Amino acid sequence: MTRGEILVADDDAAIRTVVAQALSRAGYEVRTTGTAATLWRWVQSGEGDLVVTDVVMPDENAFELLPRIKKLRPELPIVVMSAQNTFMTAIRASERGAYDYLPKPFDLKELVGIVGRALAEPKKQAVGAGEEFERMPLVGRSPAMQEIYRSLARLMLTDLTVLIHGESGTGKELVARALHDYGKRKKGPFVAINMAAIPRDLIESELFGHEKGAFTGAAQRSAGRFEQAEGGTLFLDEIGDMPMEAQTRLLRVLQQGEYTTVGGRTAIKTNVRIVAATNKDLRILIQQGLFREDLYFRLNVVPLRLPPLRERTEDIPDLAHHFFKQAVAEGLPQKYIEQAALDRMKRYRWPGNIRELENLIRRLAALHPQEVVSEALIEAELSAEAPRPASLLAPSGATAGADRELESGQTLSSSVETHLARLFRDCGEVLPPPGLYHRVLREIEVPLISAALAATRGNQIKAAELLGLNRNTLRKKINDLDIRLMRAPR
Ligand SMILES: Nc1ncnc2c1ncn2[C@@H]1O[C@H](COP(=O)(O)OP(=O)(O)OP(=O)(O)O)[C@@H](O)[C@H]1O
Repeated sequence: MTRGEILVADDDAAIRTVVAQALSRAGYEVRTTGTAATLWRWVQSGEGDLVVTDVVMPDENAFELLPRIKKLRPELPIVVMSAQNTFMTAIRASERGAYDYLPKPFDLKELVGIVGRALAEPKKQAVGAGEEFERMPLVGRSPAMQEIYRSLARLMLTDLTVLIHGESGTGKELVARALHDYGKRKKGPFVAINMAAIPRDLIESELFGHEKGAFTGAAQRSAGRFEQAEGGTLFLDEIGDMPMEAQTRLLRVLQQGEYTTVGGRTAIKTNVRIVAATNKDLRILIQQGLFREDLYFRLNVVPLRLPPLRERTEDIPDLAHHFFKQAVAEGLPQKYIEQAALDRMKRYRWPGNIRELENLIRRLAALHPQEVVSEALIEAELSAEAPRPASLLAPSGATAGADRELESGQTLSSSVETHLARLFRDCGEVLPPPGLYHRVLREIEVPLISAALAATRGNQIKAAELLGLNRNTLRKKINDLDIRLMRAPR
């Protein structure tokens, strides 16, 4: 007796053959076709217990067919295979009701495993077809990213708590947003809070809100992030920096689904999906007594690890093109990049991950006059990256020498001078694009303000004092320059 009938559709005869062989060997009866029309005819006549289909077929795209199949036979599991290994393929497959999605090339054992699981599972209700998406929030087709996309696609229709782990700049917040924007809470709010950017004694009131008079300075009742995120998603960034008392309160919310405001007595019911992120190993913090183990288990329902960019250098060309396109959309000149330049980028370590790559591309788009980005230019940019002026972040004594030399042996102004001299030299006869003054100032303001915020653990009052700026001016600059609030180096 066979274990079930599998309908296989792929316009590539070689793939049909290997898939059919693997499934027959596993005890299934298999029918194969190279067209969507035949597959549809079989489905209509009630044949098959499961479908394995390619996306692009000569007569129709399987994504067009999937909703029809799901409508007619909602219980029929469909496994989608595709060579277009992007985030949107995984998401679209999931949205169109696919049981699973397999990026090509795949391991036949994995396919057989998925087919076995799908047929063994109790039949589920079909998911309605969603609308088309043009935006591509996550870029990269490396195997590591495809694994992420598959996990995300499976998570979209759930409300599970997710804990994202990854180095700074690997895209943790972007993934949290994608989970929200494409998930079932997309109509609700997405609220993010960074534990490292808020003074520790204010975290509880920021999260849960406070009543009038709850503490000195609490002149009004104030809503917390839980209240703001009601019906949506709350993204808890840098969760490892959450103080113990706030952890206890958060644990209670996760256990009981309700919380009280600071100074309040009435329990408030909450309906919020939690996505948390960390760049630290929470298990080490647990050993050090800095993180509650019970909270860790509540948060770590679904762990997602975002690999650092140096582990997926094959994504660099896609990412670079994406950021160049973004720069054009923001009104900066169009650039092209040489293959050798991309190869050089693949050999760099990218300690700041995708954020560092994004900043480099922006800098190239904004400051460099040549249309084509050469290997030499990337070499110069990346070797300039290496001796980071870390002394800017150090306590004042370390930089208070007579000429305040930076680690690289250059003063700040001489390094700006060198940079500008190179810029004008590179331009040759032509002048750089207009607006140079503001672009250069921005290049300096962003790291300056970020360093001040990092050094003061995100305390804007202290950072403003350190910089000698008015608090409101600092706040406005943080907004205008789109500065990320980040953690201080310890
Ligand atoms: N896969 C990706 N495709 C396109 N852009 C990306 C991708 N991953 C990250 N980015 C971009 O890189 C930048 C950094 O991403 P993000 O802020 O999500 O990182 P993070 O891990 O949350 O960083 P941190 O830990 O420092 O808060 C953002 O501008 C984001 O849009």
